[in-house]
Amino acid sequence: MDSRYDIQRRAGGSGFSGGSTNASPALTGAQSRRKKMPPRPADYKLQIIIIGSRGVGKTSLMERFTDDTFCEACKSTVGVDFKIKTVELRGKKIRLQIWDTAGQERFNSITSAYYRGAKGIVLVYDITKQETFEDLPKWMKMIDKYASEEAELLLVGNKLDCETDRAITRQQGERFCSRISGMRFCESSAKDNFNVDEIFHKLVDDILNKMPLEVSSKELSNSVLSLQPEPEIPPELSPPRARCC
Ligand SMILES: Nc1nc2c(ncn2[C@@H]2O[C@H](COP(=O)(O)OP(=O)(O)OP(=O)(O)O)[C@@H](O)[C@H]2O)c(=O)[nH]1
Repeated sequence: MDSRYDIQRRAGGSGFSGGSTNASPALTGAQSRRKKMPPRPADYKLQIIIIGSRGVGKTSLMERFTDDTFCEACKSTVGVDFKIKTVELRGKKIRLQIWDTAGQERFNSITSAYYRGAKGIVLVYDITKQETFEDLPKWMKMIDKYASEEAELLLVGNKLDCETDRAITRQQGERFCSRISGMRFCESSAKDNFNVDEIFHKLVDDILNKMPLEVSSKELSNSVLSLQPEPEIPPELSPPRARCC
């Protein structure tokens, strides 16, 4: 086993509330005029990448989390796509840049460029498709080759709503996960919105648990603290394209 397997996991807490913005209330005595305070800037900026074989539900998980939508007949992702979502944890605003990668192997040379900056990696398989589970070692090789050793890992068995078509037991997923130090495991349904927020919140919590040692002594202020420079967004990805038919 390689260095990836030495990464130590830190237990995380909870307390997340997602996607809120702090719009100010209307000013009293000025009902005809409403003044909005500019939103408080993010304290942290983090990148998360979602990887896994074709059709496992990577885009669906991202879109469920960021927009609370689900598309029954989505087009396959070409290259990479991204969405932004701001969440709050421990009184801090965290701006998440979530990268959704194509599952098709022919895009690996493009998608691999996005691993390096990711603080968290969501590796997804489809609990109804044996081959997507068998592909997991291949994806672990990609992680070992391209991702930071510090990246938090989360294995997700998606499409839990298709229990009757299940091909991979929960125990199989847990067993795979237990062989990789620091990796967490859960099952989800993007369709039924089951465990989706939890995936991202837990991952962010784990990332932050690792980080305070670097930053807590500085007594975090409300100033923007970019722990990770945001990657250049290729022009063809800006603005994010709509994928659903
Ligand atoms: N039943 C069910 N279907 C899902 C779920 N998540 C995604 N799907 C469906 O699975 C298909 C593929 O979903 P995508 O989100 O496009 O999968 P992907 O992993 O992004 O696929 P690629 O872009 O090709 O790599 C779509 O038809 C989705 O509607 C889920 O939780 N349950």
